[in-house]
Amino acid sequence: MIQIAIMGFGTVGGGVAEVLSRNGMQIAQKLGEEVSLKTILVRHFKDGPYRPRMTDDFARIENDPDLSVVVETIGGVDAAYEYTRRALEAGKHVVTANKQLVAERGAELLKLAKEKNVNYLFEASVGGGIPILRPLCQCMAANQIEEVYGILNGTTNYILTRMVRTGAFFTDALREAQAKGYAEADPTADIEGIDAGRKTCILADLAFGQQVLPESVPMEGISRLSLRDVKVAERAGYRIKLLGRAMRLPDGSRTAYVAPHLIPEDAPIATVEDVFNAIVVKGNATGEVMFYGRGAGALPTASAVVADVIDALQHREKRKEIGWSDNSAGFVGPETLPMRFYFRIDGSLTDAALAFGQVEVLSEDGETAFLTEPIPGNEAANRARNLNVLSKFRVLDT
Ligand SMILES: NC(=O)C1=CN([C@@H]2O[C@H](COP(=O)(O)OP(=O)(O)OC[C@H]3O[C@@H](n4cnc5c(N)ncnc54)[C@H](OP(=O)(O)O)[C@@H]3O)[C@@H](O)[C@H]2O)C=CC1
Ligand SMILES: N[C@@H](CC=O)C(=O)O
Repeated sequence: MIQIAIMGFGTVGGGVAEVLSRNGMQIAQKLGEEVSLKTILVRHFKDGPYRPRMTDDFARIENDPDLSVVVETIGGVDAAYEYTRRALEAGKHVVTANKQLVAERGAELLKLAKEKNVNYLFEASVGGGIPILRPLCQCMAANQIEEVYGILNGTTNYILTRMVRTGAFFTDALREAQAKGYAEADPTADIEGIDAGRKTCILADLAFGQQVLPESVPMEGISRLSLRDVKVAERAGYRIKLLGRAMRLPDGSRTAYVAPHLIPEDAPIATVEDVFNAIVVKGNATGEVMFYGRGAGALPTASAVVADVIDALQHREKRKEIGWSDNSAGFVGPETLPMRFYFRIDGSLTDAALAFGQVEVLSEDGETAFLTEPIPGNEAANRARNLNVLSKFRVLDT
């Protein structure tokens, strides 16, 4: 019998317990041994069938030699970092869904895991239930990865879908996403693109082998997106989606950012709705590969967490080599990347043409909405400096 612990018993932690209980037989068959949930670390005790296993004392996990794997689903950095570090120090494998911790302290924790010859795995930290990190590191290992981009936040994709398709108000759609367990404890991280930014960093770390610091990645969310832009874009054959992107540039440097994009409606990723996420990986041998599935929610996320528990246990003797260098040199901002931009201005087509020359007009009714030719972001900002800009977004041309 293998004994494990869960730290943080909320949406994902509860889902992990449910998957372990529901699929216990299948998991035991894979491992040749049963997995038993022995201890649950909580901050506040809750009644129910798991009450006898709960403790609020981390030392009961740290000092228990019977516990071989610890699942961290607390979230944030403070307690989660402290407990993860101490669990690894104590020689326990740690599995997490915590993208903030992996994006900010992953290189350090992976180094510690290596020193202690244990696994630190985090498949659930990007794309919820979608298998993405393992395929990126293993199935695409023969490639040089050129770019990774995708819809990486279930809450904002859910909100956008509800607003556009059913006319729901932003606040109502957010409340629904929270009730379904999709949103972060502080949903600002979802709305302002920070959660997608952390996931973009993890994808870039693994794809390019070097640390991308979250504070160096420009992150813009959906709070400045108006339904007017969505309608103009749709009439012109585009959908607007929040994308995280990480790219290797021709000179070998790397860039990453998060921002809403206009996407041609015939691109597969444009059709991704509701809580679903999709991640496109471009390898120099495979070309584009797209991964699609539920990006948030208790059971899809728990599926990825429990798969990591199984993987950690299958690699008890020879740990999984996963990681990246903590050297963040060679990261540049995305301002010099040439791409088309969407502008909506309080002004005429003449104003637009004077600033940008050739443009593609999308709408002209008092305000003017148009697409530029491909130009670097810093040049777009410079040319627009005398315009009264109401909205500005990038266009995804792949
Ligand atoms: N929800 C989702 O769909 C997904 C979430 N994630 C990630 O998974 C992690 C957990 O998210 P989620 O389950 O949604 O969050 P929840 O807020 O639902 O659960 C977190 C739990 O941790 C508990 N907790 C907080 N601090 C401590 C502490 N010091 N000691 C013990 N327990 C503590 C909280 O207790 P209390 O109730 O007392 O606050 C809460 O029950 C986060 O990192 C999140 O980003 C990843 C993918 C998808
Ligand atoms: N809040 C996140 C949860 C999963 O990572 C999201 O909405 O995608």
